[in-house]
Amino acid sequence: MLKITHLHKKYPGESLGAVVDVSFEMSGQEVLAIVGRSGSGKSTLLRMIAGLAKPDSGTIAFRGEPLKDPEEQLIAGHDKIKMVFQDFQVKPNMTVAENVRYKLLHFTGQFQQERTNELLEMCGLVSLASKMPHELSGGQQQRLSLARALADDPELLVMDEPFSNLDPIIKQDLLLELTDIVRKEGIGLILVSHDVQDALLIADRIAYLEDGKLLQMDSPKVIYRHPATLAIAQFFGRVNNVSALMNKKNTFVRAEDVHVHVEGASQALSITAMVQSCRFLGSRYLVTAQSGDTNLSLYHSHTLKTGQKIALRIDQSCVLHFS
Ligand SMILES: Nc1ncnc2c1ncn2[C@@H]1O[C@H](COP(=O)(O)OP(=O)(O)OP(=O)(O)O)[C@@H](O)[C@H]1O
Repeated sequence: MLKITHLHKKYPGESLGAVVDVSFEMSGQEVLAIVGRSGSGKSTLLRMIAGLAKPDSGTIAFRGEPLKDPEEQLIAGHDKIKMVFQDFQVKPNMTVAENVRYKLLHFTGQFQQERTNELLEMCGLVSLASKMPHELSGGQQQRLSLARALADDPELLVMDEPFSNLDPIIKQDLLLELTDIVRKEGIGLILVSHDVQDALLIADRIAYLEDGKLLQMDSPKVIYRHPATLAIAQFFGRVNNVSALMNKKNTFVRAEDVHVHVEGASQALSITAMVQSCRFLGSRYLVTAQSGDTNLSLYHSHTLKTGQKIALRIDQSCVLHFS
């Protein structure tokens, strides 16, 4: 449904390019999370998909139709691709319900009423229908922005760091609600996120950008378990270099795949190490330990003492190799 081919974008004065030769395809009802470090080109790519920025070269087509040039058209992009703005582009003098209905004025009165009610219900806004936007919390305002975007009957929603100003748990709940809504509506969603947990939680596929290039695009499980590069592995969590311990060059393992030894574990590689530090993280402890010249990070359910000797097991199936 969305087809991006050899997309390039370079800002004036920039040497490398913000988006470099990005190509991918996306089906109609997919949730795609674009991730990458700060400055990797996520927002630039999203803005081009939303029709808000013009590529230097390459094409973006939706349902086989190329996007309209933002510099030549009054309404840029594609009328079925809708960006949900995080700065709440709502009408301040209208109630919540009026804000949604305002988007439906070209329909019959009955349809306006029915669709407004449906969208308020879907976005959890029924009890707030007669409130003014300034009376809403941040999360409620974001729900209103979403309801207004959905009123335009999009086939693809694009969002830049949605709900990023909210508390982590509220944000995750809203993201889950958002994916339920887009699935119910049968539409696609592309969102930019700098939070890997959010991306893993809701995305069907994750696209990892680095220096403007699309380095990997896979399901959460594949990108996490089989990252294409060490940088991608490190983006998703702490990674230990265990080349010396495993006697094999360029061998790495995630902190969560190093376990304090359990007797009888199969396929175990038992390593002795000394605890260097142990920090409380709430649900678990972050432990650093030294084994020979190798420093290891791992997580453990209980506190360990500095200087304590421990035996460690590394899941062989979780070992990562990069050339
Ligand atoms: N308007 C602009 N003018 C010049 N350079 C820009 C402009 N917008 C972005 N850039 C540059 O383009 C590159 C990509 O920026 P972009 O905002 O797309 O990255 P990002 O991955 O979304 O970053 P962040 O996670 O920090 O928001 C960066 O090097 C940035 O400095």
